[in-house]
Amino acid sequence: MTGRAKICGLSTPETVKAAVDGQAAFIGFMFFAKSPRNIAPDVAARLAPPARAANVKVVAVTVDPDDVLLDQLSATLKPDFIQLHGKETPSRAREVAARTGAGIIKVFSVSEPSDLDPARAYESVADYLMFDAKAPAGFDRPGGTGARFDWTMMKGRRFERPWLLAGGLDPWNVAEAVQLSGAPLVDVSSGVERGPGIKDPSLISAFLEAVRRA
Ligand SMILES: O=C(O)c1ccccc1N[C@@H]1O[C@H](COP(=O)(O)O)[C@@H](O)[C@H]1O
Repeated sequence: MTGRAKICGLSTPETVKAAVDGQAAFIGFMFFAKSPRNIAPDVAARLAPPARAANVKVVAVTVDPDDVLLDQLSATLKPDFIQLHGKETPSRAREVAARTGAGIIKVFSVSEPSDLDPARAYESVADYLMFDAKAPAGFDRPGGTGARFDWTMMKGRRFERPWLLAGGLDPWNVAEAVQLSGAPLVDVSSGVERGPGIKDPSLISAFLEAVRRA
């Protein structure tokens, strides 16, 4: 794995190709019915091979997933990582890892510095931590909203796991976000779309180029 970015919510071969060609570290497929990026596990399984061939890690993005979904994902997509974007406890995260054999990316919704504190309790079970902006009022999903938080909140914070910055990133602001936060890795969804759930290959390429230069 060479890249420093995760491109999330992919649903077409063209956008997977843009992410792979641009040396993304991870691609994410969304499994949450309320998301405009939601796809079926078997569709994701058909999209994933070019990423695997290039050693780009495949992430299944979920929100409080039940065991039925986890078993479907294990039987079809076989993700390298499961992203837990809901209210999963550390013990549930441990169960998910044991049940699927996948690594864990645990997400924390941030609007103020104390929102970073719960991450400590997950450092022994998660392979990666992710800090995303808290969803604004009125959204019926916890991520993929395009909202940002104050990136300077992350500066100088130390964690025992590598972490990703998420929330409102795009090709034009990601360099500043990396500089202000000190993020080793970044994650994007709506910032590389031309409409809700419609990824744009040229925006994916521009985002990955901006990350390489940052
Ligand atoms: O993308 C979604 O619709 C989504 C729904 C539910 C949970 C997580 C979701 N996406 C994740 O949120 C980050 C940040 O999104 P954005 O860049 O602000 O649009 C995204 O990368 C996904 O990991």
